[in-house]
Amino acid sequence: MSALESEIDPDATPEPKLQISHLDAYFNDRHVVRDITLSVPQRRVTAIIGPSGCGKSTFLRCLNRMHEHVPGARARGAVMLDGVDVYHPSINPARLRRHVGMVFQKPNPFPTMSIRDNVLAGHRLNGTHVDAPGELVERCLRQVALWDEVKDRLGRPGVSLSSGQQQRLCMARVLAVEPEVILLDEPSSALDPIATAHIEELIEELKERYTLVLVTHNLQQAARVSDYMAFFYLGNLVEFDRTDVIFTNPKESRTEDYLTGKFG
Ligand SMILES: Nc1ncnc2c1ncn2[C@@H]1O[C@H](COP(=O)(O)OP(=O)(O)OP(=O)(O)O)[C@@H](O)[C@H]1O
Repeated sequence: MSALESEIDPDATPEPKLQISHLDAYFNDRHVVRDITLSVPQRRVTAIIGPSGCGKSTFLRCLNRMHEHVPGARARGAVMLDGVDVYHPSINPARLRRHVGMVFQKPNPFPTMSIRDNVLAGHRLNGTHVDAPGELVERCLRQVALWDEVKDRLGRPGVSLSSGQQQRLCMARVLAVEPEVILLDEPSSALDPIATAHIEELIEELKERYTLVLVTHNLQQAARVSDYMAFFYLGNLVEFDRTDVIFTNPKESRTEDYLTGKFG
């Protein structure tokens, strides 16, 4: 959808940023993601919901090729990022992850690194030169609303922060490499309600510039922050639609049963 088209119809679905076709994922013989075809709209939040063990995290980890790092794990199918298949043999997974960053359930700042070095860690690991590291650190920490809280102690260890602050530091680390897509795997499930609210506000702000895919167990959170929702069940995609449509008028009875707490 072009800017002009969105003037005409603000509800029109934006251009897809990621197009996933017939994606299957396995742990050895165990088939845990089954023939998923789904387009992720750009600069929106797409939430992946479903009962425990239905393949949400595995699906997410296929999008930046983290899945294949587990011994015995493999994926089949296509994941197109702006029309380029991330599974093409010439794609370097480490470079892909600069475009498709990830934030995990448990905040994981590098324990031996300072707050400053954690923000710069992606560039250091990739060996990319940063012209003005101080400015980059400040910009990313401001983006995650952490700057004022840490600007006087940038040399302190990242792990000296509270868990909510650590999670925002991890988001700053992802933003520092200027990704286009950010994958969030239950980013606030280890946090208290205030830290969770900060993360949700941040997600709201980030979607102006980034495409976000959020795995969450928390249906209220999905309702608050997501624009689109995919409901997974037993490795299958049952339904994908705008979040308001899924909540008010789901097409599949399994979606409705899940949302109304009949199972899961
Ligand atoms: N490293 C692994 N080795 C083998 N099987 C795994 C591994 N990780 C996950 N699985 C299995 O794959 C299936 C999908 O798991 P996945 O973590 O993707 O589900 P999920 O929907 O994200 O679950 P949850 O909501 O509990 O985090 C589950 O049956 C799980 O037990």
